[in-house]
Amino acid sequence: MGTSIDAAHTEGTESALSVKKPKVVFVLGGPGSGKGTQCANIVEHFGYTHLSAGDLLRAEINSGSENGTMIQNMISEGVIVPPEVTIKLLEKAIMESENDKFLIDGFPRNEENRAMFESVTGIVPEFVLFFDCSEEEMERRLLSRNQGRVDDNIDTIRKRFKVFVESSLSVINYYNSKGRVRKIDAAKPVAEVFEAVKAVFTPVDDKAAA
Ligand SMILES: Nc1ncnc2c1ncn2[C@@H]1O[C@H](COP(=O)(O)OP(=O)(O)O)[C@@H](O)[C@H]1O
Ligand SMILES: Nc1ccn([C@@H]2O[C@H](COP(=O)(O)OP(=O)(O)O)[C@@H](O)[C@H]2O)c(=O)n1
Ligand SMILES: [Mg+2]
Repeated sequence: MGTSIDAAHTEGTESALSVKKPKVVFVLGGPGSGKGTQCANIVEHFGYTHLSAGDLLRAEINSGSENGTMIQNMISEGVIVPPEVTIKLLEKAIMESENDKFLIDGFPRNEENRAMFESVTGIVPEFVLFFDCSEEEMERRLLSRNQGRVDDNIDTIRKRFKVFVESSLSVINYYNSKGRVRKIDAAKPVAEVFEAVKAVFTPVDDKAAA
């Protein structure tokens, strides 16, 4: 019933996504590194659809889903939600879109996220955009984000930084070892960061012609 995807959907090795075969870019970086901000710019210039894992989870809470309370508690503590929950939301969003290229922002956040997404969907990202920023700068940004988020308080921010270092960095290291990471200095002003992002998304042919 409703909008949730049938549980059996992710139990097999095949998902509808292995048929659609969308082009995917993972957008990673610590909390407050500017993932959402830069994704909005990329959408405007390069025609991708932006899927923020955090936004999808927050929408799931607001939809009154049976998982809502569990997700809410986990976000409030800054910990990572079980991968089957997040992957189902991502799959659904991709299948409902007519686009075939997606920015997946804030996912995969740990090895479990990464391995399950790969085995369920068969999708390997084109590349991984990694926004590198100091904790001091990220903390400043999160404390003035003003989006009313339950996790943008100093206690939860510190927990999220710890989770990033202990669980998320290994995903970036994994893709780095495969030559797929495009690292961006995200401590600069928004426009300067986007100049570096543009260089990553502009095809080599276009750069030569410019
Ligand atoms: N390069 C930047 N310099 C200063 N502030 C920024 C920059 N990029 C984003 N911000 C601000 O920092 C906060 C966090 O940005 P956001 O895009 O939500 O990051 P993330 O999705 O990585 O948590 C927002 O208030 C945003 O306006
Ligand atoms: N892949 C993901 C992404 C987010 N989340 C949860 O959602 C929270 C907020 O994620 P987010 O991507 O919106 O946060 P920011 O990095 O944008 O600040 C995380 O701290 C996790 O609790 C998750 O469990 N799994
Ligand atoms: Mg974000």
